[in-house]
Amino acid sequence: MICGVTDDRRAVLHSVLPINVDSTTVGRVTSLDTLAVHAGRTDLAALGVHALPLDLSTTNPLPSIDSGGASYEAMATGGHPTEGGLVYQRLWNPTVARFEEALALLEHTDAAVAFSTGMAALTAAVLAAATEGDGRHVVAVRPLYGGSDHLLASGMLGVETTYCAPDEVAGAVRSDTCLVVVETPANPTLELVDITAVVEAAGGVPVLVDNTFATPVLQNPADHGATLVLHSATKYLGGHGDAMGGVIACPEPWAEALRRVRAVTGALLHPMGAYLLHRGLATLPVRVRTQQDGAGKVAGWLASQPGVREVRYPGLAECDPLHLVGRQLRGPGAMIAFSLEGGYDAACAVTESVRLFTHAVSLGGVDSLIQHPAGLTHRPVAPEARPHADTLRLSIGLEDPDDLCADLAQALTAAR
Ligand code: MET
Repeated sequence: MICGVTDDRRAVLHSVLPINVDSTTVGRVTSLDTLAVHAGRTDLAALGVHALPLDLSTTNPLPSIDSGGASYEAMATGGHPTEGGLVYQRLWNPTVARFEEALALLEHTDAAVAFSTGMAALTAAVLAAATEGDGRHVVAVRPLYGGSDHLLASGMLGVETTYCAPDEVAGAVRSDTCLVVVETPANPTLELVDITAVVEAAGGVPVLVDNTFATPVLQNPADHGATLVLHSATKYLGGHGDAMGGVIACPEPWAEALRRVRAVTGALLHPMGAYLLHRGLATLPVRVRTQQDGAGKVAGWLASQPGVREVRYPGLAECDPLHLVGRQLRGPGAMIAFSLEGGYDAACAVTESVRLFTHAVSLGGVDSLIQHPAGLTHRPVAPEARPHADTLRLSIGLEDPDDLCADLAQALTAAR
């Protein structure tokens, strides 16, 4: 079983900023806003460059057969390159490694491992848990993103999955359980799960938290005991809808296991994607907070609209019965779900009538999106766990919230 944090996190944090800090002022370098701008960039001045270097090499010169082979072996078994060089992009890429270093700092973990998509990252986590441990059983707390739910239900990865509610985790865990999977806030209906309680209920089984909706700006699951922190980096981390990727922040022993899976299965994040995602981190705190401000206004406005049956947004008291906003989640975020009295027909009319919102799946970008979870993102989920057909999901972007409300107002009118 993989366990524990080997590196001293404080030492890692010390190395991130080009300013002198002593052990008593380490808090200064954990400032999220500063880290978001500087993490993974500390050697740029020494390199004589200002922007992130983008290394597109698919192969690399080898100093000798022996040293190249030794480095290959080190990387294929989950380690770092040695003096034999980087060998081949599937094993290591410096642009990807920079992004991983930055994300680990933002998520308060030793390391991070990046993949071509969020689904590739989840696949690697399940494979690592199943092959490094001694069990083939996963406990998954619903709701999850539809693709995650589908993957775990498919049996494709050789694991059996038990789905449950957050308060059923202790009863669902078995002696052969290798992983507990949770998403909070949950896609698409924004349920909040108490991470500390799930970790306790898991009784030593590693817990993976999908932090895509919250981002490290609003939530650091590792601080609440999660072992693996998953992101679909395609969403808020990149923030502009033009780069696809996934990443898992975790302790170094898990990073080794994940790199082993990645080296063998080949789902490396492309360096161009890593460059764009890393560039996106610099503006992540500003984007998330501004989008969150807009979402708060849109959610409050929506709740009073005729034809709207229910609004789900963590900032509304009824959506946060455990009072996790402020305790676990530093803010309610910028995702909203709402249901319509007119059901599926009204949902169709709204999605076809919006002008400023784009009717599209995905989320977390600078522009606002609307989509129908039951028909799209959660289509592969078993019918009993699928979101209701009267529900729509909004990803609030950086537009003026008054303009977004005006767009929704005309779409809601068209739907009546
Ligand atoms: N994870 C994305 C979303 O929730 C993916 C889309 S479904 C193909 O919108």
